[in-house]
Amino acid sequence: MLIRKCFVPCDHLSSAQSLKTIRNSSASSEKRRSEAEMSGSGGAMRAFPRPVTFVTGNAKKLEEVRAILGQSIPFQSLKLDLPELQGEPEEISKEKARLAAVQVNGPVLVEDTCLCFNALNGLPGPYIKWFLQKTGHEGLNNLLKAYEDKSAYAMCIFSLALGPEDEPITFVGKTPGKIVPARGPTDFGWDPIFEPEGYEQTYAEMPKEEKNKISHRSRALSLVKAHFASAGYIFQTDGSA
Ligand SMILES: O=c1nc[nH]c2c1ncn2[C@H]1C[C@H](O)[C@@H](COP(=O)(O)OP(=O)(O)OP(=O)(O)O)O1
Ligand SMILES: [Mg+2]
Repeated sequence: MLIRKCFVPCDHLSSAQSLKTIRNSSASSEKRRSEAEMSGSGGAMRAFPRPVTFVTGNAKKLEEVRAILGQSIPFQSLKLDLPELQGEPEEISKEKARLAAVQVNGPVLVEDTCLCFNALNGLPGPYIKWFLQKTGHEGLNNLLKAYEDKSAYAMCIFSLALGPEDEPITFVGKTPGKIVPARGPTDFGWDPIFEPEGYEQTYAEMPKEEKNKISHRSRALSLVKAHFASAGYIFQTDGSA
């Protein structure tokens, strides 16, 4: 399978450019499930009997996604611990979406989050979960002791699979920063050791609304929103989503 190695720095792209990238990757989706397809001026429109399901096992992610999306995209959530896969970040996120779409048998949105140290060529990257669990904040700082360069970036890759047979479409958001000794509340992952560029606070020390304005997650979600706005999907909801 072809791995696109170049991640789109979405915050530097105009929405027209980003949408082109997104459309290009969705163009490879040939197989379609049997939902209604209607021809509209912008191409084929698809209608779904229910909203997109955001699948995650992480309650804090869900909290942020809810806060960032507001009412812009109707979605429901499902708590599922999907396997922690190995590979390049974008491929991991896509494969997560494929697995989730099979389980849900409908449109799904998933995301995979990486914390990438520049001195380590992007590692721990998608393996940050294990590094955090096994070595903690201090261990992560110690990993960089051998290097002058403490710079890092947080990256979120959302993947949208419209159904189990559809090729997932990915949306990448990155926020540059540096790794620092832990400061602030410890209720969400590596937030206490990541200080975004241009700030003197760590993600953990910032008010939530501030993090959600500049975070890797919100940058990726702006692309997701733009995609939904232009794709014209129709989701039937029962009003509870
Ligand atoms: O904004 C964040 N700020 C701080 N820490 C974060 C953030 N976002 C994810 N994290 C943590 C959770 C997990 O330790 C690892 C990503 O692993 P990742 O597989 O994407 O998350 P997960 O397994 O907890 O949830 P999911 O069920 O969606 O896969 O980084
Ligand atoms: Mg995970």
